[in-house]
Amino acid sequence: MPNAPVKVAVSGAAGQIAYALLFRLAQGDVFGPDTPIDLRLLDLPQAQAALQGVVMELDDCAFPLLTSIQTTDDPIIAFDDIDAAFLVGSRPRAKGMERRDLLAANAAIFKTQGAALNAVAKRSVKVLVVGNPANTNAWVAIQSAPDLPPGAITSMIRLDHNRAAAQFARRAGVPVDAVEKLAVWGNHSPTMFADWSHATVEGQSLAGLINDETWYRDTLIPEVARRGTAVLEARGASSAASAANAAINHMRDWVQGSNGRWVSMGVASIGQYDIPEGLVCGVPTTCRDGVYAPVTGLELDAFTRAGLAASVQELIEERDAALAVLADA
Ligand SMILES: NC(=O)C1=CN([C@@H]2O[C@H](COP(=O)(O)OP(=O)(O)OC[C@H]3O[C@@H](n4cnc5c(N)ncnc54)[C@H](O)[C@@H]3O)[C@@H](O)[C@H]2O)C=CC1
Ligand SMILES: O=C([O-])CC(=O)C(=O)O
Repeated sequence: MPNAPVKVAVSGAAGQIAYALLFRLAQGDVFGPDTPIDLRLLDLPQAQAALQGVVMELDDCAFPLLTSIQTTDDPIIAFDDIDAAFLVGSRPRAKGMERRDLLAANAAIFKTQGAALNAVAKRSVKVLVVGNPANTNAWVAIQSAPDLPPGAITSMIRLDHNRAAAQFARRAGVPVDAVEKLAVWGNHSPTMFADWSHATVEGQSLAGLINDETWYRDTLIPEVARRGTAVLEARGASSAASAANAAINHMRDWVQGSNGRWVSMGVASIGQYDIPEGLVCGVPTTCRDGVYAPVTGLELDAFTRAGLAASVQELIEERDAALAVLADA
């Protein structure tokens, strides 16, 4: 007998990331081939006409798992009794902007949506914030959802993780899946820190295999940190298919487990690694039985500690700026 349907909300459902996300979601890429899906598509009133086109295309795929689709511009309707949410909807970055420039525009959105989740979502809901600045938007949503359990709301740093994994694997000449224990720390911004110091390939040190510290420090780290900008400049639009893929990877691993593999997630800090408690920060985690657990007790070398501290400082500044925006609202 098939599983009961999961109710899944996607905000920004008429946007470009959602256009790459919804079809894979409806195909079973997150919840598996035996779990039907009720989709709740949330977007602004002015996007509802375009959203109807997306609904038509979803219908036209005749996905066996897609049991219903509801469209709305009201988060209370979209989030009612949901099991999972992808919060993608927000203002995307234009050329010349950093992700933090989006903070003021988006803090208000995530305050409203956090409150709506708090009011009507299942208490077991799993929420992934994709819209930038993703870490701080997730922090805002958490503040507005005090009745949800700690850990219900996370942010996406998986795209940076995947970008780093692909570059490391290419440099080492190994399949991407062979790279394990990779960590991406910090903010989803140019300060994020791709850490190879614990990474392995078939039990051997990745750093030892590549054996080029200068490439790691001067090429890999800045290229991963600036990859979103490079894609934006080349495409004239920010990453979409790779962002949707990372969102699917994040939620799939959270729901189905990561089989012992480390996966980087933006999660509310429990105070480890000198990350202030509550700050939503990229850390390595493992996922099992529908629960993520940050990898604890790692020894961080001085270079990694400094990289993480710089990104944490940026997150503190974003959090304080968001606080000020919310206080003025
Ligand atoms: N965390 C990450 O790794 C990544 C994050 N992003 C971010 O994802 C976000 C979405 O990107 P795209 O899909 O390319 O943008 P887009 O502009 O194509 O789509 C955004 C959609 O969100 C909708 N929207 C805006 N405010 C909303 C609200 N209050 N409620 C519901 N829907 C709302 C818009 O009407 C639009 O349909 C941007 O903030 C972008 O910077 C993009 C790539 C990676
Ligand atoms: O750069 C952007 O605005 C989109 C994004 O977050 C990324 O590609 O990492």
